[in-house]
Amino acid sequence: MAETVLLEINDLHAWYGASHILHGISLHVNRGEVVALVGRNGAGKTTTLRAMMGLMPKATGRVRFAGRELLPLRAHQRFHLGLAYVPEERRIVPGLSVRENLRLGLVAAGGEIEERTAIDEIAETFPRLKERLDQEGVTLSGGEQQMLAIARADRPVGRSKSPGYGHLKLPHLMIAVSAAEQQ
Ligand SMILES: Nc1ncnc2c1ncn2[C@@H]1O[C@H](COP(=O)(O)OP(=O)(O)OP(=O)(O)O)[C@@H](O)[C@H]1O
Repeated sequence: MAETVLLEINDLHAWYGASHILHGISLHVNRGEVVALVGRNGAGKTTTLRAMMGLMPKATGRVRFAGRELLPLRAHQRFHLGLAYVPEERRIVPGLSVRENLRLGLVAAGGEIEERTAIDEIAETFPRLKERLDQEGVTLSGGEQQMLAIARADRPVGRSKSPGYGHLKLPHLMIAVSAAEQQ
């Protein structure tokens, strides 16, 4: 039977300097599953995701993604395995159109994908962006900006020579941070 667990975290600890933030997180995500991490402000949700992406100064434990151990890998190596991260603040670049913001994501993916095909296919997935490709990204509504941040983070994995953006080499896991105002 094919392996169904895509992501498996066991006993994850993480620190900012001397501050011990994560104390033994364990969870798993199956292929095709959508999982939300919910918790009080400061509980460590973003820190968990940052530790998975290789963005914490110190993390220990086990994080396996599609059978590979992630913690020894650098952030860019994790990215090329098929992890994508959309931070809470979205980071839409001011002064650039929606199309130009998407282009930045394609450059990060390795530059071997035909740009027009890629942007057309992104636009098919997000029709609201398709109508706004030449609008400045930061003038989109909050929800539209979130779509742009997700679309920009999504990309083909690895160094595929296939011309189409649709030729995703799985595994692929998208991590998005979304804020809810809490007290
Ligand atoms: N760079 C940092 N240096 C020191 N402590 C930090 C740093 N970043 C975050 N922390 C602390 O780590 C803890 C966890 O923060 P984290 O951002 O993971 O929480 P969160 O669950 O995502 O919270 P929220 O729901 O408020 O976004 C918090 O107490 C926060 O103050």
